[in-house]
Amino acid sequence: MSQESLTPHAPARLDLSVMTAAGPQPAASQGPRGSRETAPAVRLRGASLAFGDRTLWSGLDLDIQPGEFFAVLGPNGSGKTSFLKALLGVLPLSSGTVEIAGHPAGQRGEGIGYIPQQRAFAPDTPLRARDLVGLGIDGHRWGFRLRRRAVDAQVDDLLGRVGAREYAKVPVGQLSGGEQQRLRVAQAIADSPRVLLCDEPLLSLDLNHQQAVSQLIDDQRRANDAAVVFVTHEINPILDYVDRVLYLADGRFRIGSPSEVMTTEVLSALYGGRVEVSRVNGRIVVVGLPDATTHYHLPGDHHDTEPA
Ligand SMILES: Nc1ncnc2c1ncn2[C@@H]1O[C@H](COP(=O)(O)OP(=O)(O)OP(=O)(O)O)[C@@H](O)[C@H]1O
Repeated sequence: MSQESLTPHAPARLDLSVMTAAGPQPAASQGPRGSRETAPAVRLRGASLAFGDRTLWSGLDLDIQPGEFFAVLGPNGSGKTSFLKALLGVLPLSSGTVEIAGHPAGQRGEGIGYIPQQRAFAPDTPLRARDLVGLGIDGHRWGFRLRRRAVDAQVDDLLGRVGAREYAKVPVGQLSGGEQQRLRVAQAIADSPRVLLCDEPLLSLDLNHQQAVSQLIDDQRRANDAAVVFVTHEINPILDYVDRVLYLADGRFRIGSPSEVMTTEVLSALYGGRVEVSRVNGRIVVVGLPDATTHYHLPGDHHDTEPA
């Protein structure tokens, strides 16, 4: 990857010449994780998204391959959720095209799993935890469940995988934010999707469950050669899994591996100010981000921009 491809362009424009079409391929016929060359799970061409005179991104050419773990990072309001909504086809692009799971976005939902950004269920929501997960298996079908036992067994398995068995029969509105979030993950992976879109799936989770859920999503990726598009403020919990990062900030973006994008030079250029990036015990520490952006602290660190 040339340095030039990571050099900032103003605004929202990146020379993707070394990244377009197939992303960073280890071999001509192989995907990022060694999968056979197939149609990309996600394909954007000349994609732009703007609200009024505010452009979130433009000139985005990107292929995400089956089996790739693709993280979307950036400060509040940079357009991460809007990126996922464009992939889902619920937000029309301002220009360009987007395909997902082999079809224009919004045309077919099959093969796509989605973990929406967390919003609490109303306390009186008439669904138990296991009902919610069951909807991920056969929620698109009407009428009686023909394979009731098989579905029940699958629900039990999914609940176990996200550590939610003990509250299987509790109404979802009575569960904590983190407990609800684990159910959303179970629901999204129930149908073994080809593309898994995750909007901040680790929010509200404690460290143990952050690790468990990240691992679960990665297992899903490996088992089905699924592409994962993972929106997050915090890359460290998923650093071991991530192949590439799309970093959005202030109408600009960069795409590359974490070691290419998460650098002092690239983030300083994206934010238009000095941002320090370092690695400490295998974690990426970013210091000096502008307001409204996640701050990463080390014990005894006083270099951030917040008032003491
Ligand atoms: N339908 C819409 N109409 C107008 N503006 C919108 C619309 N949807 C999103 N925006 C604006 O686009 C910007 C990006 O929003 P988005 O939710 O994608 O950001 P985000 O990066 O996911 O933020 P956060 O980290 O806070 O969740 C915000 O300023 C938001 O107000």
